[in-house]
Amino acid sequence: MEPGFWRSRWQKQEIGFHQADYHGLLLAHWADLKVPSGTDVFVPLCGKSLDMVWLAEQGHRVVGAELSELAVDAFFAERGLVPDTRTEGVFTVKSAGPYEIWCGDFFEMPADALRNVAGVFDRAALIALPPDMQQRYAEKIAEIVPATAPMLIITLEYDAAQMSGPPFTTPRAQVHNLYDAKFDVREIDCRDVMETHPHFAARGLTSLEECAFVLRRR
Ligand SMILES: C[S@@+](CC[C@H](N)C(=O)[O-])C[C@H]1O[C@@H](n2cnc3c(N)ncnc32)[C@H](O)[C@@H]1O
Repeated sequence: MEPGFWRSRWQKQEIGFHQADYHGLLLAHWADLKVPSGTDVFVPLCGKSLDMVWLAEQGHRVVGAELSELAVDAFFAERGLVPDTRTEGVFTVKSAGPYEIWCGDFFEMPADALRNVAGVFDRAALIALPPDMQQRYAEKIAEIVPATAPMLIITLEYDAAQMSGPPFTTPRAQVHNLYDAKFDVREIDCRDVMETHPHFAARGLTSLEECAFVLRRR
């Protein structure tokens, strides 16, 4: 997926992935990770996700990474916040209140940006990328996320013959392939979500599972 693809999606407001509420699996399972309140949490490929608001409400400082400046600006504007802006290498970093969003390409993110991160929430980040990019993504995550930080990852699993991504089907075996070498991967929840995602039925899917995994560094 080229950067231009996502920037154009935001420009045209084709953002069907954006949810008007907090993600149920975040609410159900974040506490399992035992990330202390008051610590930093990383939300890769964050869009303007409300999940960042919920994480901030749990007492976290939220560090996001997002390609589209439009998405970042919308996130702050919708909170009534006017961010401070600074430049860090190739990134424009916008921060206000408990939020600091690194606007630029996640694959260029310096590890130093995440030095205080104690937990990660990945919803529609890994699965936004095609399989060949997922390998690079998982390697980059392992490179920049502190080894002590557990991760909550949400995936979707469907028959790839019925629909092309994004979101890309990311079966359990793929999650294990990507992360097993460096992380203990624990599947904690899997739900049939076909009925609550009618737009995917319109795209041809007849079954859809959403799964949550907790990953801890070996
Ligand atoms: C499917 S959306 C999910 C957004 C958010 N996680 C959510 O749950 O609403 C994927 C997001 O990743 C962003 N993105 C894609 N590739 C990126 C990259 N290489 N670096 C930073 N952001 C990227 C896109 O602009 C888009 O906002």
